Amino acid sequence: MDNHLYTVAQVRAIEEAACAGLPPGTLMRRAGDAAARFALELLGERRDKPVLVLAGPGNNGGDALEVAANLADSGVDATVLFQPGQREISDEAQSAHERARSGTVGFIDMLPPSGDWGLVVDGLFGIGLARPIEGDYREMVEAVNAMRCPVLALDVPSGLDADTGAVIGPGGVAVRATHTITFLGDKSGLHTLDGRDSAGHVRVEMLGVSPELLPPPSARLGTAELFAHRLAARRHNSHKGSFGDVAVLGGAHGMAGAPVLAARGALYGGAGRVFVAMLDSGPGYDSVQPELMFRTADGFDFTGRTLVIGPGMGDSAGAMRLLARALDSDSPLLVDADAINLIGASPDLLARLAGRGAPSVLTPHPLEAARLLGQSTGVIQADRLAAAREIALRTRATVILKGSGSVIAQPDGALVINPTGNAGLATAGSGDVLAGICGALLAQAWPAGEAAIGAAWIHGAAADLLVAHGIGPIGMTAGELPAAARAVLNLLVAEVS
Ligand SMILES: NC(=O)C1=CN([C@@H]2O[C@H](COP(=O)(O)OP(=O)(O)OC[C@H]3O[C@@H](n4cnc5c(N)ncnc54)[C@H](O)[C@@H]3O)[C@@H](O)[C@H]2O)[C@@H](O)CC1
Ligand SMILES: Nc1ncnc2c1ncn2[C@@H]1O[C@H](COP(=O)(O)OP(=O)(O)O)[C@@H](O)[C@H]1O
Ligand SMILES: [K+]
Repeated sequence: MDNHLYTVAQVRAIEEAACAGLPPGTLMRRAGDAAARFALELLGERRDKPVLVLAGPGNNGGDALEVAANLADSGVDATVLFQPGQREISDEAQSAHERARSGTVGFIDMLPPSGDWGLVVDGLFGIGLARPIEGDYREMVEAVNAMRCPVLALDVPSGLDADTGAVIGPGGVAVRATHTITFLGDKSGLHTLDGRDSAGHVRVEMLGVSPELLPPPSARLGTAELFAHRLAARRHNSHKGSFGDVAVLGGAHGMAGAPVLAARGALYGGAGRVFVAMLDSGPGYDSVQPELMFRTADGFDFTGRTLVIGPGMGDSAGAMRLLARALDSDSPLLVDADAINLIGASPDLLARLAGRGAPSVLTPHPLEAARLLGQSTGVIQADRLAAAREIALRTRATVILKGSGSVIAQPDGALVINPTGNAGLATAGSGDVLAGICGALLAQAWPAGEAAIGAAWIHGAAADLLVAHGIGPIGMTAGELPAAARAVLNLLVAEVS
């Protein structure tokens, strides 16, 4: 499957199993062939430009030497900067080295102060990087990151942890590639935290390994196929009651904006009717979106309604009471923002959440996740997949751990990384819109797991659509997301209808 993600340990096992049936060096040669083809594609019309190939001390460097030899065979001016390490190089890397030396590849032992490269190939370190990049290697990475040409990383951008997407530190540095060709299976770290900035566009190359040798994936990359079966064209004979009610619960004094944004997300996400139940008296109606119905939270009837609780809710006693009532209800429930913080501070509320029978989705950003787990944000971000899974296990809820490459974890431990979205979403209120969209999908009877995967995908795709129209990433506003999400949703439905 092309959306499967594997851990480094799994990739090592795949490599071992694959090597068993093959002559030595086969996989490295195949990696070098595939990467050289990709490099030629990236060069396109600029094949007359020189290519710089950085080759490190391990087998990632061996791959790089194969690429250089192949490029030279294709008539490209390939220059290798080979930086050996303390250890002896492997037999495969030694053969790659001899092959490159015997052809027309040029070798240099330091980076020229300037160079008009058509492409840089990063083969310094792959999945074997064991500590932060320092010294000469660090200087090379920094020099590459200052260049303006395309950069093709082999397997993993050097310096990045392929499991977590964190730059290996402390004080480490990682290559920022425009493209990555990754071998023997896609890796989670290329798609979350710093992964997207470091890896650029990712191409997976399985090196001819038989699918039978592949273990079950440790995670999946989110795709529309994961929720496509929930998308259905609307019947003519339908009415507003056919698509569910969403009630957004929140809006303490002076914080009416957040629940209103969530409510707009729910309305454009297709909910039949959307209420805003405010803790404070709040506005009587939304002049931009008069379809929204405003109520006071006190005494608001939850029956038959999907609840989105937390946006702008604050931490008053009234907020806690409202949350306890929502957790005890049998309504589908999305818990966001202040409601997450209240649960993080109260074992009683946590127990109520974990004991729920109805579908529950939690949408923490990293700080909210840290409060839930009693950790620092640094600990959460150091391993976002593990953190999301732990929260899902403790709360028995579906979790969307937000941020670049949001991680969706199910109570049974299944993980999905959302690949859509961009930095335009790093703006106040975009999380409220996500909560509303997810609430709308829950209200339309999507199970929690698919609603979370679908909402994260649609929300990110909405931001991508806005960028494609020049609306962002700089200056994108949360209020622009609901209509874009509606366009994405209708396109998806049209595709499956
Ligand atoms: N063995 C094989 O058959 C295959 C290997 N492949 C490639 O091999 C890579 C893994 O190779 P390796 O296990 O040799 O690992 P790497 O090439 O990623 O790096 C390991 C080397 O770097 C050194 N090292 C680690 N951290 C360092 C640091 N911070 N500073 C300086 N030196 C450091 C280690 O001592 C070792 O010499 C994959 O990422 C992939 O690119 C692919 O060609 C697929 C097939
Ligand atoms: N750099 C980014 N790339 C992709 N998505 C992002 C990025 N930054 C934020 N997001 C997304 O934007 C939303 C922000 O939510 P949140 O942090 O709760 O903000 P707010 O509370 O202001 O609404 C989340 O869906 C998150 O995943
Ligand atoms: K690399």
